[in-house]
Amino acid sequence: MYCLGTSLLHPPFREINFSVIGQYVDYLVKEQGVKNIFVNGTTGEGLSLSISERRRVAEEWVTKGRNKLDQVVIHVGALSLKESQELAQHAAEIGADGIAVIAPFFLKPWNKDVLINFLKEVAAAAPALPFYYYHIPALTGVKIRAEEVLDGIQEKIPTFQGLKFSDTDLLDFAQCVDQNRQRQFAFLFGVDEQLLSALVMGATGAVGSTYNYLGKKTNQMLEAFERKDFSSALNHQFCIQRFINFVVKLGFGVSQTKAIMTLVSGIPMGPPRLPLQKASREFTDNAEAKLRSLDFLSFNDLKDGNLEACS
Ligand SMILES: CC(=O)N[C@@H]([C@@H](O)[C@H](O)[C@H](O)CO)[C@@H](O)CC(=O)C(=O)O
Repeated sequence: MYCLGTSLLHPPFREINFSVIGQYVDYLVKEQGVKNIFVNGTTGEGLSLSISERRRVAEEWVTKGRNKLDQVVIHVGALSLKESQELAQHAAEIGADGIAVIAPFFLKPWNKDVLINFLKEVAAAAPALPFYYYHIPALTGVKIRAEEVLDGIQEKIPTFQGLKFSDTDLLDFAQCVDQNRQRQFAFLFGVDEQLLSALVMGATGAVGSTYNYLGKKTNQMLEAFERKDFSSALNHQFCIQRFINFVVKLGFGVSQTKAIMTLVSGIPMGPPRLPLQKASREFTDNAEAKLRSLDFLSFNDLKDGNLEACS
């Protein structure tokens, strides 16, 4: 059984609009089949929030997701170890299902042992919570291979539960899986356009931004893969890639994800925080046309005779 999680956006962002989180939970569960949530990560601009905002966002997701969601994992990484520990402790207090931590990215750990020492101190602040290492080297600039980080990690961090791997180095990812086959780790892949390849390498789940609005489509791919219908799985992945490839060429990131999610779900996600800039109208119009042509927005008038449709 593969589990699909999504990285969350924050609704209206100059001041966070907590009031739409309940609606957001229902949308993900009912419309996208997504029941695992990763809060305050990259897509959620977790590092652009104040500590008190991060606490409040985590509380809202845990509360509104109760009896609806399977897992709410809170990203608690921060440059300050103390703040990270405070957030880890808070996640435990509010009843989150796990915590994740990125590598500190200003004064950086220069080798694996230093990085593990940092992660260990955070994990120790929430000794009963499953701990995930969030590997995202393109954004942190910490290039220590995940394979190295995982080597012997359980001895240092007894709560270690798994890896959230947001990188395109499939050799590194596959080595993480291969070298830890005896352990029951979760291997969550975070490059949505390459998920099928990662499933072949042993990914046990996925966390990504596009599952906010392509969760249903991705679940179809996961189901096809599980029943060993690789041809259908590949068609689904190609289809998802057609969209991601299109938006990547236009310039795609957190701001654009917010615009697309607003469009698809009807839930206002608001603008991002500085230094990010709001997606342009031109981007949104083009993305909408592409979503329609692929039948990701179910508009009946487009279904007939649409050669590009993916459903
Ligand atoms: C760099 C980045 O934002 N990567 C996204 C992907 O979902 C990405 O948007 C997608 O693969 C499209 O390239 C996720 O890995 C990030 C993520 O899971 C998070 O929000 O924490």
